[in-house]
Amino acid sequence: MFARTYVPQGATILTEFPVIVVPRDIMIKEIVGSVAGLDEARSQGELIDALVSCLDSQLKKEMFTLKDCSGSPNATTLSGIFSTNALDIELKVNATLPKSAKHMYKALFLQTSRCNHSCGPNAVWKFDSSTFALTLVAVRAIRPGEEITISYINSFLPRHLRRAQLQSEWKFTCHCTHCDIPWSFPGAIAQSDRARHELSTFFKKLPDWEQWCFDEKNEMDLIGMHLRAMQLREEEGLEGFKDGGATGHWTDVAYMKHIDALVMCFGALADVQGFRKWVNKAREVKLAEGPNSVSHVKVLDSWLKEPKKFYVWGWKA
Ligand SMILES: C[S@@+](CC[C@H](N)C(=O)[O-])C[C@H]1O[C@@H](n2cnc3c(N)ncnc32)[C@H](O)[C@@H]1O
Repeated sequence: MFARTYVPQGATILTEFPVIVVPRDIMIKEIVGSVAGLDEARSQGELIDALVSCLDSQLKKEMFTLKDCSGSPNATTLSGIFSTNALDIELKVNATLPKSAKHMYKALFLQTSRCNHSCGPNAVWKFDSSTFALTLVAVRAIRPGEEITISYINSFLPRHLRRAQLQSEWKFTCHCTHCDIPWSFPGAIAQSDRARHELSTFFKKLPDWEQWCFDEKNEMDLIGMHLRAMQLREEEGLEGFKDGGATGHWTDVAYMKHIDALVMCFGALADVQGFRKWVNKAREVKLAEGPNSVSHVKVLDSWLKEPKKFYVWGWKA
C-alpha cells in the first residue's frame, strides 16, 4: 500500500470493518490438528469456506486477490489467505469459551492486509471493539508515493529473532530499511539491537516525574532521557509502540508519552520557550488526529496563551 498524498503524523489513513472474524482458538486447533493428523484442520478450512460463501461476490473476489504464504504459490486456499492476512483482535464477549480463548479473535481486513511489514513501520492499526472498526494511523509523516507499512511482530526483538519469526510465520526474508542495514557500517546491527532493547524497558526504568520535580540536587536529567529516547525511536522507526512491543492507540504510544512528559518538565521549570515548543508539537499531532481531538487542542491552546495556568507551572523553578 502506498500513500497518494502527504499524510501528517497522527492522521488516520483509513478506517475499515472486518470481513470475517473467527475465534483464535480455532486457528490454534488448526495447527495442532495438522500436526497430529486430526480433523480440526479440515474443520477450520470448512468454517472459513462456509463464512466466505456468505460474502457477496465482489468481497469474495477481493479476498482471493490477497496473498497466501502458507503453501505453494499455485495452491492458494481460503484458509491460507486467512492465516496470512488475519490480525489478532480482542472482543469482550460473554461466551462460554475456555478462559484463554474467550476474547481473542482473528479478523480479516481487506485494505490493511495490503500493508507490508517493516521493523520500523510508519503506521499502526488499532481495533475498537465498541465500533467494530479498525483504524490505521500514521505514526510519522508519510510522503506521497511512500509505502505504508505496519509491524507483524514485536519489533523490539533483535534483528535475528525478528527475521526468524517473519520467515517461519510468513515465509519471507525481511528487506525493510531497518533490516537491510548496510554492511559498510560495522556494528550497526548490534547498535540497533541495543537501542531496541533500551527502548523496550525505557518507561520501566524511568524515575517518577515527582521524584525528578522535587529532586533538589538536580541530579536527574529527565529531559535528556526523554529526548534521547525520542531520538532513538525516530532512528529505529519505533514511534508507534508502547513499551515491550505492543501497539496501542496512538495517544497511548511512547512517542506521545515523551511529548507529554517534556511539556510537564518544561512547565515545571517555568521555561516558556521549551514549554511552548512541546505544547506546539502535541498540538500539531492532535490536530492531525481529527475532530475527536478538538477539546484536547482547545486545552493546549489555552496553555499556549497563558503558560502560567498550566497545572504544574513553576513547581521546579
Ligand atoms: C499480509 S501480506 C502483505 C501484502 C502483500 N505484499 C500483497 O501484495 O498483498 C504478507 C506478505 O507480503 C510479503 N511481505 C510483507 N512484508 C514484507 C517485507 N518486509 N519484506 C518482504 N516481503 C514482505 C510477504 O510475502 C508476506 O508473506
